[in-house]
Amino acid sequence: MAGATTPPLVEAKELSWEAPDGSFCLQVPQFTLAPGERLAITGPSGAGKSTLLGLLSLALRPRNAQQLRLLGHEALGLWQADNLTALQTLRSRTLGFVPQTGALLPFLSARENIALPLARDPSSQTTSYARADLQKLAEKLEIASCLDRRPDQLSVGQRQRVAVARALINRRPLILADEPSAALPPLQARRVMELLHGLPASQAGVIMVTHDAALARNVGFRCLEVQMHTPRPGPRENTSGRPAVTRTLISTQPETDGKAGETFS
Ligand SMILES: Nc1ncnc2c1ncn2[C@@H]1O[C@H](COP(=O)(O)OP(=O)(O)OP(=O)(O)O)[C@@H](O)[C@H]1O
Repeated sequence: MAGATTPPLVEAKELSWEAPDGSFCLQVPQFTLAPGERLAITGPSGAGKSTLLGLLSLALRPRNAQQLRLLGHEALGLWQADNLTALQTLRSRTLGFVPQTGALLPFLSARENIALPLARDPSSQTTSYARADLQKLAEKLEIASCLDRRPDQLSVGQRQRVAVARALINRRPLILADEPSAALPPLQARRVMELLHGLPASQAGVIMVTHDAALARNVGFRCLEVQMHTPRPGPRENTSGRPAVTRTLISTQPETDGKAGETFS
């Protein structure tokens, strides 16, 4: 259609989340991911990187938000209507997710774990990474020889790569990966990052959480470094006994007032 433009993969405004015990608060004033973008999020442990992926993958309910859209589809209204079925449908149609822990089903083989998204979605039988191509993906990730083993028969690094394959198998336009190379030796870590970075730019955007900013940058990711702010307990906290709240601000628009907790490189 003339004039039609591809919407951003992610559009979020004034998104926030708070830990149930009130000890941590993540604030996302503005976050946008354009089609084809490759963004690496780095920062200290506990800064809220996984929490951000949880919010963007619709796994975590935001405390507040003004806008949350994936590929132009409204997710905020679905949270407000408590429509968990529609949220799950939107999630499975738009994104592939690599959890930090791998989260493989222990009673299925590596091959069956990778193929799970295909089994759940009949339309993906026709996509480029359909069943026949599972082998090629496994070869790229160097796990072809262990496809018939169950997760408890795999090393941590092999499990991590099975989780990467499962996230890529049905070519969703948005890939969210939480430390996808954390358990891998340097060469394999680089290969996994290169694979994510090398996905067809017209089809996928990638947000990857990593502790290896140098490698991510070297592979070509734009890096967004987040920093958390834990105030020193003042007299009020001391007398009330309340713990200080750790806050993290994550925004893809650099702030100019000096308060921003992030830097771009
Ligand atoms: N269910 C929960 N209850 C209380 N606190 C929580 C909960 N979930 C997360 N947190 C807190 O939220 C903060 C952010 O956690 P998160 O896992 O997002 O950090 P991270 O930057 O991904 O850390 P890491 O690099 O170690 O994986 C941490 O202080 C964590 O303790």
